[in-house]
Amino acid sequence: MFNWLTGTQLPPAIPNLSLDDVEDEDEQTSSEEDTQQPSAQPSAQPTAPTRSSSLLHPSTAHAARPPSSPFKAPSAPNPPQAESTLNMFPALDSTQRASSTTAPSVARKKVPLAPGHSPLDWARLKSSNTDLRGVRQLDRYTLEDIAQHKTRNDVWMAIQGKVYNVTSYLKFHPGGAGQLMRGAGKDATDLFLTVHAWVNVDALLDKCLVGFLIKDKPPGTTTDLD
Ligand code: HEM
Repeated sequence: MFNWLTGTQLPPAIPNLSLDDVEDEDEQTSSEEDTQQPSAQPSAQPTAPTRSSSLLHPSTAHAARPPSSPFKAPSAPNPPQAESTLNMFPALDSTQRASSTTAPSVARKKVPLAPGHSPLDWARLKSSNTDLRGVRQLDRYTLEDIAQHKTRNDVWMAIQGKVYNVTSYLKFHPGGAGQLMRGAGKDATDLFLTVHAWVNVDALLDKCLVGFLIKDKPPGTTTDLD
């Protein structure tokens, strides 16, 4: 019998199974394969596919044959490898991990958010008419400008060329205010992408956008919000 959960072949010596029938069928199947004349053999259920033809690759068909004893002595357990990462699944550097646990300098750790500061609360706040920008119009800012905003009461940061006032997001940040403050007053693009490249900053901070990062500021250039 083929176990679909584990992908392995079970020995047929399980109580309540018709062992004789199974063995007979195996013999027939084997005979069919040997002679390459499947239609020549009589079968109790001619329309039902045989296991070897339907489920097993011919090269593994021998695995379906019951061993001389259906019970296998338990093998010795693997030596303890508690310290080893060799047997970890997925492997540490596997692409199946959302983020490498060897990511430099930033350990992934969410913090409990204060009541009223869930992601849903943030979405509600954003869709209210509350001003989260603190500026009247979008503008262009240099790194020097942004560096003026790095206290907990007034935090700006640039991410991927856009400048955000994240002051109101501090208490909503799932990684904690302290982590968010690491990008305060800077171009935090690299830090942001190192920790969570999958986070959609445009969607989360759209109402916090204050402008765009530039190298040198041309005088008197602003973009109206309306
Ligand atoms: C730039 C400095 C930042 C640092 C150092 C930082 C750090 C972190 C850390 C350590 C976590 C928790 C662990 C994790 O889930 O990976 C986290 C989660 C998170 N951060 Fe940040 N963060 C920063 C900026 C931001 C910004 C600007 C946003 C908003 C767009 C943001 C949104 C999030 C979200 C949504 C999560 C939850 C991620 C998840 O559930 O997978 N972070 N952050």
